[in-house]
Amino acid sequence: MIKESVFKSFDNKAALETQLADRIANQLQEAVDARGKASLVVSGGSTPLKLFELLSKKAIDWNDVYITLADERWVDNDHSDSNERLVRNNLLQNRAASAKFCGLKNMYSSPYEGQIMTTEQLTHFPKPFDVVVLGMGNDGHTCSWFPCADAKELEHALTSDDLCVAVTPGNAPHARISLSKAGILASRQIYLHIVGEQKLDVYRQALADNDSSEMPIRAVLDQHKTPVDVYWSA
Ligand SMILES: O=C(O)[C@H](O)[C@@H](O)[C@H](O)[C@H](O)COP(=O)(O)O
Repeated sequence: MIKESVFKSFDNKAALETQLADRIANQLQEAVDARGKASLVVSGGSTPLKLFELLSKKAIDWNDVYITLADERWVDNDHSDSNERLVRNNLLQNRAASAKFCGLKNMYSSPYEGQIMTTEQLTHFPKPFDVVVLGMGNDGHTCSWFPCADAKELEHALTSDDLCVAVTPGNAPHARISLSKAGILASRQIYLHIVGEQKLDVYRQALADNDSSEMPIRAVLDQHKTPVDVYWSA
């Protein structure tokens, strides 16, 4: 059994989103005040959409905030499955429109060919990342670390020192590029944002499980390098 992360439960999604948006905004502003700039890594999916909207309206120095993705489907940025498109439409709006966004997709035909360029594009990013927001699938994946992906690719994502890795999920569309475990843990604060009873069960299984290949979220939970706060609501 691993040391449980900080777990905060909320009566409803709105209460969670309000508090998490406030906390992230404060941490980003503190980073700008202390170091002149801040970095934020966000995930795709449906869970963070309202959080992104609330964040986008926060009165912080967004022009000093650098934003990138935890992972990206290797599709054009106008594709409906693009995480960059989702972030541009939901987070890079309102006051946050002035943030400096760097996506993970480039002109190479696959993430396997494009990952070096992606890594180079993130070289100038403020590191360690100040805030990382992760989601989780019902299969225990996070980022694009899928339990059903090729075992070698998943192991590489969880053991490589590279910032980015290319992954072909077993049962999710599109080849993807993802930050590696090393990349995600090179941060000051990780939030795991999950909603619903099923994901609560998955989270609890991950705490009890002893194999990250079965529950990749465990790679984030079973470590003591970077603080992980889990925000959950029904
Ligand atoms: O590219 C992605 O899809 C995300 O990075 C992925 O890791 C997401 O966070 C989970 O799949 C949860 O997605 P939901 O919030 O839609 O459940």
